[in-house]
Amino acid sequence: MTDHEDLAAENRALRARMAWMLEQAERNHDIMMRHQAFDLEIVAATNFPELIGRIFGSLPAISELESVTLSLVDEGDDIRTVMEKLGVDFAAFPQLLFVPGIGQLTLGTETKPLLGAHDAARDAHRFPGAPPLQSVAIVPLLRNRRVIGTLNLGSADPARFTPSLGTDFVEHMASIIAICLENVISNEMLKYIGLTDSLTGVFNRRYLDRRLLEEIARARRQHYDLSFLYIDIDHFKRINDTLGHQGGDEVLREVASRIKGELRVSDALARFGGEEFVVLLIDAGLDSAAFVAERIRASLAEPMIELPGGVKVSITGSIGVACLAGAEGEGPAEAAATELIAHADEALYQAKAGGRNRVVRHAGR
Ligand SMILES: Nc1nc2c(ncn2[C@@H]2O[C@H](COP(=O)(O)OP(=O)(O)OP(=O)(O)O)[C@@H](O)[C@H]2O)c(=O)[nH]1
Repeated sequence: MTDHEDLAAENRALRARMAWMLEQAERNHDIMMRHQAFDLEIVAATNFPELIGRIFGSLPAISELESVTLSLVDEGDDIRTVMEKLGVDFAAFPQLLFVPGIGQLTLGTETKPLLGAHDAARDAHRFPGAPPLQSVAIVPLLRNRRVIGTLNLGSADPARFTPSLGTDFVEHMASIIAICLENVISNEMLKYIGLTDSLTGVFNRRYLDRRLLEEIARARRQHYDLSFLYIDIDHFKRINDTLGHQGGDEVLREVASRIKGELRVSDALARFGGEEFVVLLIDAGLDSAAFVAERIRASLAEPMIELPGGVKVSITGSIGVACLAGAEGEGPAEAAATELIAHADEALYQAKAGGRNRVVRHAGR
C-alpha cells in the first residue's frame, strides 16, 4: 500500500469515527433536551394526580425503559387518605406504590442508588405487571437527607443499569421528582386542611358551598335529582352544659361518624358549624333522601354514646330534607344552591317545632 493509500484509509477511518461521535453527541443532546422538557413538565404540575400522571406518562418513553414505578413512604396512611378524600383515583396509577415505612423500601439506610441485574426476589414487588426485566435502578428520593421513597427504573436491557455505571444522571432525575412530589403533597395537604373540619374530619362549609355549585351544574346537565339534608343535634346546649365542651366535642365526632356510616361514597357530608351537619346526596330524589335521613335519625337516636371516662350519653337529631329535581335548570347555580339550603333549613325548623327527633321534607315550591 502506498503512502497515499495509507493516508486515505486513515482519513476514512477518522471520518467514520467523527461521524459516529457526532451521532453520539446528537443522541446525547436529544436525550438531554427530552429530559429538560420532562423536568419542566413535572415542575409545572399543580396537583398530585397531574404530577404522577406526567411522571408515568412521559418518563418510560423518554428514558426508553420498560417500567417506571414510584414507592412512597406513607406512615400512617396519611398521604393516601388525604388524596382519596380529595378524589384521587389510585386505580389509574398502578405504578404508584405506598410503603408504611422506610424499612419496607429494602434500601436500609442506604441513600445511594442501587444499580444492577434485576433480582426477582428483591424487585418483583416494585414492578407490578412489568414485562420481563433484566436490569434495574432503585434510586432513593431524598428530601433534606430523608428518604421519602424510591424511583424504580426497570429495563429489558441487561447492560442498561450496571453497578459500575455513574449515578449522577438518575440522582438528578430523582432529586427533581422528589422536590416536585414534596411540593404537590404539601399543597394537597394544605388544600385538604382548608376544606375540612378539624374537629370531626368531615368537610367544612367552604368545601360544601363549592361542591354544591359543581353538583348543581352537573345535575342540570345530566338531569338527575340532588337532595340536601340539614341535620341538627337536639338540645346540644344541654349536652355541653352537662358534659363540658370537650364532652360535647366527642359527641360531635361520634355524630359525624354515625352520619357517615349511613352514606354512599359519592355523597358529601360537611359540618356547617356548631352542631349542624349537612349532607349532599347525589342522584337522590325527595323519597330516597327522606329514607336516608330517617336512617341517620335512627342511627343518632339508638344506642348510647360512650365517652372517654365511661360517661354515657344519648342524643337525638332533627333533619330537614329538600330536593332540587333534575329538570329544574333555570337561573344561576348560586341562586339554586341558596334556595336548596334555605328549603332544607325551613324543613329543619319544622322538625324542631314539631317536637324534634324527626325528619321533615320540604314541600317544594
Ligand atoms: N362542644 C361544642 N359545642 C359547640 C360547638 N359549636 C357550637 N357548640 C354549642 O352548640 C350549642 C348549640 O345550641 P343551640 O343552637 O341553642 O341549640 P340546641 O341546644 O342544640 O337546641 P335545639 O337545636 O333547639 O334542639 C351551643 O351550646 C354551642 O355552644 C363546638 O364546636 N363544640
